[in-house]
Amino acid sequence: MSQWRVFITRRLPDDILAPLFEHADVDVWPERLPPPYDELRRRTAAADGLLCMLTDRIDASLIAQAPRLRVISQMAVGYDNIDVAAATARGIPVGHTPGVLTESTADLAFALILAAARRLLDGVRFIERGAWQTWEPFGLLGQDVHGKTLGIVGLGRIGAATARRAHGFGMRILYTGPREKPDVAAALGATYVSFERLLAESDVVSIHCPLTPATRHLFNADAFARMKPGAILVNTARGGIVDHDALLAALRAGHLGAAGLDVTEPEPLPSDHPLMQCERVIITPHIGSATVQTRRRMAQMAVANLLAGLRGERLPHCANPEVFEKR
Ligand SMILES: NC(=O)C1=CN([C@@H]2O[C@H](COP(=O)(O)OP(=O)(O)OC[C@H]3O[C@@H](n4cnc5c(N)ncnc54)[C@H](O)[C@@H]3O)[C@@H](O)[C@H]2O)C=CC1
Ligand SMILES: O=C(O)C(=O)CO
Repeated sequence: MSQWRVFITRRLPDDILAPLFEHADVDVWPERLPPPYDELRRRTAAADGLLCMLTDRIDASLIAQAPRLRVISQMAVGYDNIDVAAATARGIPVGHTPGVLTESTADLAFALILAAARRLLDGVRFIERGAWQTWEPFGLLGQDVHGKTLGIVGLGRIGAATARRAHGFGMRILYTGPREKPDVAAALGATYVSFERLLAESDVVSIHCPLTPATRHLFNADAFARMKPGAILVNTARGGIVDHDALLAALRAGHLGAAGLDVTEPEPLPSDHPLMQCERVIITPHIGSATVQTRRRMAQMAVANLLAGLRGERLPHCANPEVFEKR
């Protein structure tokens, strides 16, 4: 008889789950779509460990009705879907997967910068509607990326990795955030500026901060009005950081040049949402970390965090390490 019961909210490769099968009764949600909230609650109520995804709402009430729960392990670095304070109050560690997805996500951010600046999607749509008849001297013109100024909002792991790519492309780099990062910034020649100055001087703004109460709708009508005419916004962090109505208005007014979004609110964005049809907007379905290698590493890390929590050990990657201080 296994010592623990765990609930895993999506199917993951068997070889990655193997260490769990040895030690626990493993309940894996079998569908492609996430468990509905009631099902998530019901199954978590019986679990010692929960391995969840960013699509699962892990709120205080769900945590409260799971008396055996001793670890929550999220297969993502961002954990804005989890009420970490409620978990901490119960002494439950919350695991996440920082680092292993940094380079893949920065690749996607830079892909969106290039795609938005050089109008890749507009070009593809142009061909698809049969409009390609000749080479045009002034058709489908985009913007140069080299020599332009990139503003990084949140020079953490992914922000710095995106800045490294920009450095290689000959961009000038500005960054903003709660504190200066002199070591990282020196290597990239990046300058620490206020949010307002970053908006005013950047040709491309790339968002890499977490979604928190302080960053929800950080990009609102006021922020867009402060951006340079023709500037490009790229968001690979969380959809809730951008007010999409204000973004749409800034694009329609011709104030913003283009946008590249890997994250939206809600996800998925309804197919009839005006941003989906908007020229100069490229939207990808939250695939920042979606490479074979990275998703395997994330799943392995989530399993390692889960097992540590079940054993009562310190999680290798923990969002609320203070729970261990209280023990
Ligand atoms: N599109 C995707 O598939 C992925 C999205 N993400 C998102 O990217 C975010 C960042 O991930 P990491 O770089 O690993 O995190 P990190 O913790 O290394 O970096 C976040 C940075 O944002 C800064 N920050 C916090 N509040 C801020 C504010 N109000 N204004 C400006 N900066 C602020 C922090 O000081 C930190 O430097 C995650 O929280 C997640 O939401 C992460 C991985 C993949
Ligand atoms: O890790 C995250 O936070 C993601 O958004 C997906 O990798």
